[in-house]
Amino acid sequence: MYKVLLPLAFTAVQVLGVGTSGWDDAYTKAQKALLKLSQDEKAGIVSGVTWEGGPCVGNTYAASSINYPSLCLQDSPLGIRFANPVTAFPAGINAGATWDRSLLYSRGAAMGAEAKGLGVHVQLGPVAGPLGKNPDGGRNWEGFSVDPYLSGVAMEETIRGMQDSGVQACAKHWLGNEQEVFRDTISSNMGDRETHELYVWPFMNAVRANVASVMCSYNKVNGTWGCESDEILNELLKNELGFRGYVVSDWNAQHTGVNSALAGLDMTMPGSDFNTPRGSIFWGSNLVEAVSNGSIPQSRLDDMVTRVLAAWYLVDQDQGYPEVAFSSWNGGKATVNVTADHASIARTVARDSIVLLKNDNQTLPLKQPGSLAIIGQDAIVNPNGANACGDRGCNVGTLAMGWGSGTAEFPYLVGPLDAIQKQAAQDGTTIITSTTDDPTAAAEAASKAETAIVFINSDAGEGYITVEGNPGDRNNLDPWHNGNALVQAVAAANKNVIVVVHSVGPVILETILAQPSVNAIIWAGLPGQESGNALTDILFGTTSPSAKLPYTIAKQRSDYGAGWVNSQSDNFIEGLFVDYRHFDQNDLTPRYEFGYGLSYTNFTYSALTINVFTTSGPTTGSIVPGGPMELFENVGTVKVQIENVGLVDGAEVAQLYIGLPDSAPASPPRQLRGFEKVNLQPGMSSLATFDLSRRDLSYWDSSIQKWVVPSGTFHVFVGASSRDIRQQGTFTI
Ligand SMILES: OC[C@H]1O[C@@H](O[C@H]2[C@H](O)[C@@H](O)[C@H](O[C@H]3[C@H](O)[C@@H](O)[C@H](O)O[C@@H]3CO)O[C@@H]2CO)[C@H](O)[C@@H](O)[C@@H]1O
Repeated sequence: MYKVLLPLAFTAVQVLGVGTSGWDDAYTKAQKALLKLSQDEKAGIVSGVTWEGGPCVGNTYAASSINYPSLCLQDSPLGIRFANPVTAFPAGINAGATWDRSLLYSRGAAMGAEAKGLGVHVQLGPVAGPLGKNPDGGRNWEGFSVDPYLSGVAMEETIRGMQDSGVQACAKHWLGNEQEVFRDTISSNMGDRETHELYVWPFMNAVRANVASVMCSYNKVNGTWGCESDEILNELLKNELGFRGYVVSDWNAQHTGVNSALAGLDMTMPGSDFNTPRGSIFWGSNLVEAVSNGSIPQSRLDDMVTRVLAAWYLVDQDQGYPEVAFSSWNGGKATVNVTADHASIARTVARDSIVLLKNDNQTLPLKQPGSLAIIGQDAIVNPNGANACGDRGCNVGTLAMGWGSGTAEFPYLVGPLDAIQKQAAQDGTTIITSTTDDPTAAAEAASKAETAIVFINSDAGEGYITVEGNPGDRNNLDPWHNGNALVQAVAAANKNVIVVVHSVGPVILETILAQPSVNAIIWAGLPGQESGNALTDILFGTTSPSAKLPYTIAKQRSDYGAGWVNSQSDNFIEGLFVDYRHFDQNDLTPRYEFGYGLSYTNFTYSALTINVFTTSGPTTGSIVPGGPMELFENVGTVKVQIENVGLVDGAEVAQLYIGLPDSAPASPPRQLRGFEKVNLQPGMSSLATFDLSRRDLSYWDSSIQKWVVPSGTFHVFVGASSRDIRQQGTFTI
């Protein structure tokens, strides 16, 4: 009945050509090409041709003297926007919930292959900003997790996958873009330590993975626009993190021509504003003028161009790259089909990102029930079509993607009801439906079935669209469309209720948990096109759930301690204490903690061993892509034995948390510093190994502007979640 994970089409391979030497070779080629370019061509390579001025959401000018094309920059972090057919993959938040390095790589590689096939040179993703400090932040779902370590690993694997397939990745949005309301004017006032330990951390992984480009964000950082901040572009990203690619502006996030160039911006997009007629062209011919009148040094323009060309050479786009095969502005019909067998990767990611939150009386998996009531509008595809609302800017039917530029067109969407009906036909199960959110109709349907499955959701997206009064950011963390009342009505009419939540992030579940008939709860996130198929894999037990929460679910909204502000500045007063760091620090009991997730089997942990060999003190070494070289050196390992002591196959995500010694400045009680997902058959065991880098044991010391390993006793916690600690130990440096 149960299967272990399927072998995947893409596996993590040693990155060829991309590395320090990859950049060196690419720079050599770029510097040679630079010599042949006219000044106009140089300005064209770093300037957009205006919004809707080419087939992609971003297009630069071609340079015929070096056979360089008009670069095509296209969203999104979950598939190719405005093109079809493409694969609509599960969102970043689902990919993060798998905690599966190889799946993250495969998803990235498949997306990259589709991008290349369509002639897209730069795919605008993945996302590590927002990180998600505000649980109601509108674009959190585009990224992987509120934890920087998990987000960092996911960034690294996704970028490697994308770039191994030949597309340039673009890590975004740099930096402090944590909310949608006022995103174009707000100042994110961030302390230096949390800037490094939380918000910069996943971008370090991105740079380490040789990401080709980084997108600067709309907001200000400490009072200066993100796209013209010398502090965060030149100093932090390029000098401190050793980033060798180029910085591209978010669309219309550039405010000045000269200052942005001097601060480190390397490419402007889309080259105009969104108005008709198009205005506000800061670069293009203005850039040539600014160089000729001495406002911008020639060396700065040459540096911009060299960075852009080097990124192009880095992923071999100079060698027979396909032509752009679609237009964003006429329905996106592609002249080639690039979807290959990527549906199976989309289904695997969707399935392995489903978090089983509650499962009393072994309600799940379902065992050929005689009858099932399927309830809620979220169980069916939008009757007007899965793509009925542009950029998915509505919440009708089952939720499988948030809204905004981080979307793609569904080639199809398998709704939960469709997939359950298929399974029911095989099992001889009678299906009774109520696919509105009307509680009376729901109760009637529920009363006629052995078991009822209720579907509820909560949506969010990008701030240029408001959906049902939510301005991108969510107004609250409750289920939409009176989901609580819907579940209450069903629970009053049926004694065995399963609740499925499709959501962009945490939803407060207290009302639902107060219903004694609710025996099981599943979080299915934003699963993409294979939604229903992935869900039935879990509901009917083809596969045991193996996902873990990439964020905390609180008992009430106020427990988080952070949220989007209705103001022109956010002072990030929560500091380092976001999500579980805040709950742990303040001794607050969450409903479901970060890292939590049930399985259909059980695992035991034993035989913890700790071997750490390093000295305390600050980093001293040279800078490599990602930061100081020694920060990434292996300084030890922690190992633990995991055994499947249940009756069915399953996968466990073993998690390593570290508590810094007392000599460090006030720090979160424990922070994720390793994880490993192990597949185990019943009775089998395996050693989970967590490699520790120097960064994993360090804090950022603002006074000396360095990462420092403190001296003293470190605490090691290994477990099944951030609170379900199964093995503990210490080591002293
Ligand atoms: O797509 C590239 C990056 O763009 C940013 O989002 C922009 C989005 O792509 C674009 O579609 C949208 O345009 C709307 C515009 O803002 C509005 O004024 C006009 O009325 O409607 C347009 C939609 O039809 O603008 C978005 C920016 O406001 C993303 O932040 C970034 O992540 C993308 O990669």
